[in-house]
Amino acid sequence: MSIESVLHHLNCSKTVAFNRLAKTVFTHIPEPITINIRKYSDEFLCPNLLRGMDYLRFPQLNKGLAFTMAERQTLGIQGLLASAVQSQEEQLAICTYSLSRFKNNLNKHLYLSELLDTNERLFYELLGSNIPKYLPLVYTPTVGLACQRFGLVYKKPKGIFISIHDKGRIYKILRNWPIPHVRAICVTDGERILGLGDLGAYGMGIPIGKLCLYTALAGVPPSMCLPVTLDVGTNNQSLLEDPLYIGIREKRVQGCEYDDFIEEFMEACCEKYSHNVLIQFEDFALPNAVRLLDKYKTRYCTFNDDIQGTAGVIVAGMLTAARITKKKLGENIYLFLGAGSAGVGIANLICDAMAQEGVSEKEAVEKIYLFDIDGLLSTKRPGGIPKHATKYGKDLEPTKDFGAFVKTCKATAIIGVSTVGGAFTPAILKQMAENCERPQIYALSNPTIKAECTAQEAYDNTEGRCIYASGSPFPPVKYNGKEYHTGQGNNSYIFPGVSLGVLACYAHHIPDTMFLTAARCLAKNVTQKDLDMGRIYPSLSDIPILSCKIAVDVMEEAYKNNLASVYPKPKDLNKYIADYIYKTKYDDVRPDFYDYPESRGVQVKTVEEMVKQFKSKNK
Ligand SMILES: O=C([O-])CC(=O)C(=O)O
Ligand SMILES: [Mg+2]
Repeated sequence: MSIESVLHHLNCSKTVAFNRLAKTVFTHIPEPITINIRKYSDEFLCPNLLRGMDYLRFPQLNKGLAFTMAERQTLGIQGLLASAVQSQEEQLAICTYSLSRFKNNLNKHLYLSELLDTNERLFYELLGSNIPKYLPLVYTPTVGLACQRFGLVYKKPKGIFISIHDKGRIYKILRNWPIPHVRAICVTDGERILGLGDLGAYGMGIPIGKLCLYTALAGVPPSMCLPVTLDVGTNNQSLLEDPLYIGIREKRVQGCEYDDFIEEFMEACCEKYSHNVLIQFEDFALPNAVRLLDKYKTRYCTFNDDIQGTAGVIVAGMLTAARITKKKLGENIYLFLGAGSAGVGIANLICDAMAQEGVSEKEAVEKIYLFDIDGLLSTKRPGGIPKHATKYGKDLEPTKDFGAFVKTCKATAIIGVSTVGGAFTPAILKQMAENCERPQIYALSNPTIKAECTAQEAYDNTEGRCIYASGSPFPPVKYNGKEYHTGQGNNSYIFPGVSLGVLACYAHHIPDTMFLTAARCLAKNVTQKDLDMGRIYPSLSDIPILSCKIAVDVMEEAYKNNLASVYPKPKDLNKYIADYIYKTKYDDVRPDFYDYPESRGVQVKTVEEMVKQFKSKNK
């Protein structure tokens, strides 16, 4: 390779580059190592600004003791590391072991968070090595705990805080984020964190966690992702009095001031990161969530995960349940406990799915009943029906008795999005078992303590006949001597794949139908083995593959509806996605010629095996 092409790759001036490279690269190693340097850094920083220590300091570049001797010499980090050279597999074994020594999940979360701050590829390699085990530690339910203690947990910035006092300067603040090519933003204003309510700036754990899942579950390169918390104050009195609170100590701003702030944020994101930047809204409270989605979904590339992502995963569950019950969606009666953004989002997507079965909107709406804190959404109730749910109002006498109504309306599916832990009482579950042969029970509130009923309660009270899904994970259920592994109806099955598809083809909008497409793809991938185990979703460890499939379907839809911006359309979308996704293996950035013996590493599984192997070698 010529110096010209190296410079072209490095995108820098001849003299600056040559002085640096001459010193480091050409004196030690033949030219391909320059490509190696570029590959380490092209997603992150201009390579000619990097100095040796940066390769250890930046988690995006760091490999710890896995840097080989040749790399250490080339990069100028020899001596900054101990002499041993470890393989990534050995590092993984050490991390697995270290993590297992913590008894408490919050401590495990903190360990993982520090690993992410130190060595990004190792962090994602670890997560990918056992998704069902590690997902609950970086995501729900542990992330809820981390948010509640965020004042203690907060160490290093992993995202941007923009406060209401930054109004007029949002673009400038975005410029402070060191990575220039952000493509996906997850934003919260902290007002409805999971089912935990208003956590203000402590809510930052959520966009960080959600974007971790973009990478862990869909392979979106982490450098493309930016978590944002809009700090508009909090109405949570205990936080206002919490000495550790890290946000502004003021009541929430509302009305025009809030709307103008969000508008400026949206414009600033596009100005800074191009008009196709994807903006995921997360954990905004009603009515802001619904209002902002309606306002922005045709103007920006945006979606609300709690409304549309949750709807996608639940409709996928219902499509799968239809395979068990042999009843179409339109042959069920749906009763919701909770008529917030998630409930109405699910109800709307059920209507869309029924429309594809040929059911008219009027008929579809007739099959859906919602309860909120004031009871049934009835046109006759004194306080009226919230605007976002008007179409679901029924001409029935008002009632607050959800339990009795399960019987009255002959519900075949109950959907809990109420944040009231235990709200599906044994009596309600027993009634469901009387209503139909295979009642569907969705206890979706997060984290675990907010679930409307546990998996075990659902089985115990329906003679084991229920089809059950929860938002947070539950341990296996034992019923009649058999063990069932119920599914997690969590939006993590949907949003990473949808986002991957949207990002990969630079879609400029995300219509609701894309979530139906994702739901159908997810449902199609549930196997008979999954159903036999008692779950209506595939295993969590299948999500990375599923996300790629969802992404391909989403891209197909984007091309069909002129929403994509990558032209010409790639010939093979599967290959295009496979090339697009983030690689967690160090080997993937090593040039082919590279074959130093010390870099090969020993393939071992556990620390115990490493010790055994070492001892036997040194006998
Ligand atoms: O984060 C989760 O587990 C699901 C979700 O979006 C929420 O509950 O707000
Ligand atoms: Mg959420």
